[in-house]
Amino acid sequence: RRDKKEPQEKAKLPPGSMGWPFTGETLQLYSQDPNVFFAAKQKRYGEIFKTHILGCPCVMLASPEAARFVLVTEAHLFKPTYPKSKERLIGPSALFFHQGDYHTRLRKLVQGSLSLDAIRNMVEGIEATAASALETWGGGHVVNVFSEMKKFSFEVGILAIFGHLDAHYREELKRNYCTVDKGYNSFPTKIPGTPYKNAVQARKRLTKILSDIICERKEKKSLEKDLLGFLLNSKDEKREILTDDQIADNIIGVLFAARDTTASVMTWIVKYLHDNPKLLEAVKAEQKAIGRANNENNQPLSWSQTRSMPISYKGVLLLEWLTVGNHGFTQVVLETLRMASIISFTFREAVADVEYKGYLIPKGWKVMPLFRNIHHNPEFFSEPQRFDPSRFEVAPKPNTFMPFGSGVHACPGNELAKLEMLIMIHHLVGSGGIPKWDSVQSIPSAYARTPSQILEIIFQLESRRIYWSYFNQDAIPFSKL
Ligand code: HEM
Repeated sequence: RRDKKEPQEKAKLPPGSMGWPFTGETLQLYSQDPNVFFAAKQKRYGEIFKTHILGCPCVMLASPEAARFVLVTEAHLFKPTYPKSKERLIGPSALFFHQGDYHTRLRKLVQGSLSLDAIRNMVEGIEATAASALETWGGGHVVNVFSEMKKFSFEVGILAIFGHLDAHYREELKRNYCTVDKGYNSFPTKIPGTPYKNAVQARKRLTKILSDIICERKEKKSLEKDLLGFLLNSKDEKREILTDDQIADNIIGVLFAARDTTASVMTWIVKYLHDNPKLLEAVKAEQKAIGRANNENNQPLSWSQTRSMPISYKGVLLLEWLTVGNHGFTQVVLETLRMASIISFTFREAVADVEYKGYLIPKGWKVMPLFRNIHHNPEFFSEPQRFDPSRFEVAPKPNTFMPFGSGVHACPGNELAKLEMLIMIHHLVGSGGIPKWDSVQSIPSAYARTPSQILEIIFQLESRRIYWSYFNQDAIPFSKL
């Protein structure tokens, strides 16, 4: 017999609409601008509401307290959840699918390899990567900023994972990773020749390439401080090492988490700088001064130029990063992270019936903290649709700014992401004189669109991808929706 105090009997489901049978509100979400969908819901129902999307009943949470409840204070009641088809492509042992001891163990290793001490040695490598990427942008031809930034962030990911890696391995990894990426959001099927099946096959090839790399590294017996080194040297309390599959899954997982996210933010930075010419001039002046000083002394960008004077705002991971010469630019990055909110929300699944503020979140339901709604709430960020970097002259209220998530699954790559964005944009705005800003912006007139519109279009599609990539869409053909 049920205890009368059990949440099922006390609490009621949150307000909201479950939409039509089976499709729920999926069609509404994807026929509307997702921003409008969420904002309208929040206006109508408040900070917590239910809906039904892509075959899953969901509770959406749009307040900082609720996000904290799910991601931090009661994180043990909410497990990560991804569609099986996607887990298969990344690799089921990747840390972000896990909870508990295995997650903690892997997280320590990933965090160790991406710590400030580790990434400070990467400045030179990232700078060389940025310089050679930007050299290919010159010559007045059109570049798709997002796809170029993806190439750059992939290379930086490789650097963090393997340190130096032979060119033939790099090319093979890139080629097969791109095939996996193409199939990631396609309908999962075993039919040969389909993007999903191609992706599964490319993923198998990736395992083989990685196992060759691992084998070579083991033979060398070198103690590298990159992610592969951390993974290879790890022993648990029973002195067991990680299997090659566990290592491979986590390498692909980190590449996956690192590439499109960082590239998206850099693309948005380019767009916002383009749309705000005065700001661009200020950032240019700031970065050129750093560049000039270095050129005079024949010095590369130094670690202390990329950071120093850390000021910490309680509870906000990111804001520890404010640099003497980079004030203006730092605020541009923060404001870009807020405006673009490229990870608009995340997913968890309730592992038990949970009660929040008198509402029931039933076991098995998806739970979605809505970062974007929080970042666009005028209560926390006045005139939220305005791009205004100076708002970050003061710290945001606690828990209102979570571009890198929060709690046990918060982004361990945030410092590396910030470092590579800084280095890339430092060079892009012209310090080393490598790219001409104009050549970055030129577009074919046939499109009859401004560069920023193109970026918006490219990005609108891509940001949907991020939405989609978190949904349990196994049951529904993506192309039909
Ligand atoms: C600007 C770029 C980036 C943004 C906005 C970003 C954002 C995020 C967010 C919001 C999460 C938490 C997701 C959740 O709670 O469900 C996350 C997790 C993660 N990120 Fe990032 N990320 C970025 C770059 C990177 C980079 C460069 C790396 C690695 C080199 C990385 C590695 C990871 C990993 C491994 C996780 C999973 C952590 C775990 O489950 O414990 N990210 N990221």
